Amino acid sequence: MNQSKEQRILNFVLQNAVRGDPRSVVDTIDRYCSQKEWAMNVGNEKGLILDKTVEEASPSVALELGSYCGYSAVRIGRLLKAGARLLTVEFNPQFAAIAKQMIEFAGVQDKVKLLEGPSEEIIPQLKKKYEVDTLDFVFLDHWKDRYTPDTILLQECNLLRKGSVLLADNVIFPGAPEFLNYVRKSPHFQCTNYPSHLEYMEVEDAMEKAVFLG
Ligand SMILES: O=C(NC/C=C/[C@H]1O[C@@H](n2cnc(C(F)(F)F)c2)[C@H](O)[C@@H]1O)c1cc([N+](=O)[O-])cc(O)c1O
Ligand SMILES: [Mg+2]
Repeated sequence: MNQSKEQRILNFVLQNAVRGDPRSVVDTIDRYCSQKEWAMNVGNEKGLILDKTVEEASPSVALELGSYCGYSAVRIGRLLKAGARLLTVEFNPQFAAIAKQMIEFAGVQDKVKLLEGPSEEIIPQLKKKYEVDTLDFVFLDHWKDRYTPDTILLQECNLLRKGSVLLADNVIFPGAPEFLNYVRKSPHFQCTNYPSHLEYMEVEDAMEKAVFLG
């Protein structure tokens, strides 16, 4: 049975990156996906915006929606301070298995925990089952039509506090128009747009930062 693209990406990392070195894992995925097979990792250009936003937020508890192959989980995990943790949510079992191996190979498994299931199920469990009080940082990179309902669900579950930072990928391509409309119109969010390009392509894209105001 021939391999999936995600399995080929993982194999390329296992054979070409340095075990325990998150930077080499990130660079190796970018090399594969720019030279051999495109894949929907946030990539290095938008990845730098992600890095800066994470460093500025300096989160103790972070959430990622949409692990895919684990690229951004490794990217965020490598920046977390001692004792901080990232919970990354993945719905697709095949992708979850790849991401788990990617996280372990990169050596960030002590900071990054992958939760398998749909966001509408996992988000309401974060406080009781995963001992979360509030989230300091949320990276949205899953299905674009889930950005808004999940942002509303995070508020309903009291998981955001004054200053919680949401960062959303792909608000231009493939696009998340209703999310942009929602956060930009809401009095509860202070928004900033970061123009960029679609990973590995010369297509316009952007990230949107939405800081919760309480
Ligand atoms: O569709 C895109 N991303 C969708 C990403 C989807 C990924 O998020 C997971 N998920 C779904 N629900 C959950 C949750 F949260 F429930 F667990 C997690 C899906 O299984 C998948 O791995 C995309 C597409 C392009 N593109 O150029 O087409 C570029 C990009 O950067 C993209 O992110
Ligand atoms: Mg994306």
